[in-house]
Amino acid sequence: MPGDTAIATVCLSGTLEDKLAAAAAAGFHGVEIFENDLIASRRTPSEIRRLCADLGLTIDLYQPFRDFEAVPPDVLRANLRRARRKFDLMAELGADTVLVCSSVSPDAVDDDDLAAEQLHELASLAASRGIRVAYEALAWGRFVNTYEHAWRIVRRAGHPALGVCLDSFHILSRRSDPRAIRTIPGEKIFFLQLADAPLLDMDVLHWSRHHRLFPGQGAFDLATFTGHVLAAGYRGPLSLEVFNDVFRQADPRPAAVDAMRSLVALRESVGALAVPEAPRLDGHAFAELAVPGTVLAELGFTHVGTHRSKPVHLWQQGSARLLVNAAAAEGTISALGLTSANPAGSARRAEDLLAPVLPRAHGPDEADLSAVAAPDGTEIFFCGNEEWLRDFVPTGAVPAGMGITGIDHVALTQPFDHFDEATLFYRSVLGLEPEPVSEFAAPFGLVRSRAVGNRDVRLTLDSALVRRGEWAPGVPSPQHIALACDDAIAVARAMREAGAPLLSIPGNYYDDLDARFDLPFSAALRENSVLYDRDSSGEFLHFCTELVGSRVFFEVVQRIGGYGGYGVVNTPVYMTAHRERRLSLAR
Ligand SMILES: O=C(O)c1ccc(O)c(O)c1
Ligand SMILES: [Mg+2]
Repeated sequence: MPGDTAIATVCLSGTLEDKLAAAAAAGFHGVEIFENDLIASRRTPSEIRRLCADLGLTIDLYQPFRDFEAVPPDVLRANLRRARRKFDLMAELGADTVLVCSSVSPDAVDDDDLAAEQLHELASLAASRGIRVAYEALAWGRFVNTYEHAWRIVRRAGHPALGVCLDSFHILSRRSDPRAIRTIPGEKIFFLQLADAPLLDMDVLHWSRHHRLFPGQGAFDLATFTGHVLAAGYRGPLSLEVFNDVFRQADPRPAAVDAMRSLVALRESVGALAVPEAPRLDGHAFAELAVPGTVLAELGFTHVGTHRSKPVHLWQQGSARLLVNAAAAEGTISALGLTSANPAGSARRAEDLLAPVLPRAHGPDEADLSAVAAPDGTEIFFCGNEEWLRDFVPTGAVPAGMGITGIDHVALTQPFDHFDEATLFYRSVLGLEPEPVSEFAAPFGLVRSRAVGNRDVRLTLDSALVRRGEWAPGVPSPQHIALACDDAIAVARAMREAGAPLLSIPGNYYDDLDARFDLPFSAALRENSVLYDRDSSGEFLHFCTELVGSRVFFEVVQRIGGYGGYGVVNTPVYMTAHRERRLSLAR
């Protein structure tokens, strides 16, 4: 059915039973049974059929059937024998469509007529069992590796039980133009498989088998692609087929929810699902963390409020508001408040995109703020105007400050197996656009970093590329709050004079900076351990505090002109400085 959702069992981790349970729990209508999962199961095809029925799952596809077409007669006979066995199995399984992927076999020859003739014979055999054959061009197929070529062969075969399977990865990875999909009659598009992916310059087979992503997590334009398929008249399910090293080892239950979220967002983007847009987020209302108030005072913040009923204190400088929550886990950024044009709408959007609003107690006269949990557990509050400030009893202190104007961005470290999930969450639930992923060599391995945001709200998602071993520090990657200012050097001086624990940057960094740029203020940068970067539209000055507690630090940033980055080029320098400082404190 159009709009139905399906997921290939290969996307998820666990046994076939684990996968089916996770798919059903996430609300999928159907599944593609990947042959390896069935072969390893102790359940007979009939039992699997019953299990799927009990779970409310249709079995939309059985796959893959490999290396069939354009082969010598003896190989064809063996392939047809194999097909008969698989069709017997499918009859027991109750699956009516089999995916035949284009051949990579050394037995195959480059002969479309022969391929058409043999696929016609296979389709006749399948039709006698009530089965349809969906022929898919693998991007690395030996002779057939484009959807146009697969369609030419299917059309030449001319059998009602033979159609094409379109797989977005095989088509978009080859930079094929998907517009010609519209020339394929909808009823000949037997199945649609969807996968996103980062743009990688690598062998397409490896790219496919390790780096596919759920729609919205990568760089493919799946909305346009899917629009062409639906415009052609395709009426089958939107099915996810994602081979991804992380998802195949992650808990299948949240992974299946993430997969479903990707289809909700994709269906919305092609007009197949009406979901209210994400209300605009137009600022950082607050960041909640557990750090000593004394440090905030040294950074120029003023304690301006005490929560009426919770152990939470409000500190402010400029428009930067920090909540110090004594009950939160020490040294973490536990919550972010984002100003929404329509907080209730933001909460409804979150629910529509499978991010449930967290249950939250509040006093009778306290603001009823809705919050959702981001994949890393950070609570995201939707704040309207500033009614939430009424929850704090003013201390009467007036914010003086050292030049901080507001929160520029917040850097949230993601467990490496939640990085792509986080990208989709912030994009689909909050409407924050992801920027390209950058990687840098930190002292303890490669770190992947991606910003998500809009003009007023910026977050950076950082993740180590592999789980940390014994060698790396026992703490997860630090998180930080980046504070905006108009004069980083002056603010650094003021904070240092106030006793703030600012991070010291080695002279080698400044020697290199002097070699690369001829800056009139290089001495002041060096003297105040301020880092520097520039891009084609502006400059970026920034500096950091030492770690405050176990894993949080502050960054102060000054953007000049239209600089839009985050100084990622300097991250390894301050991460090394953090490490050295921690070691010196430990001695
Ligand atoms: O990588 C593969 O072998 C493979 C198998 C079946 C598919 O549908 C596919 O897209 C890729
Ligand atoms: Mg496929």
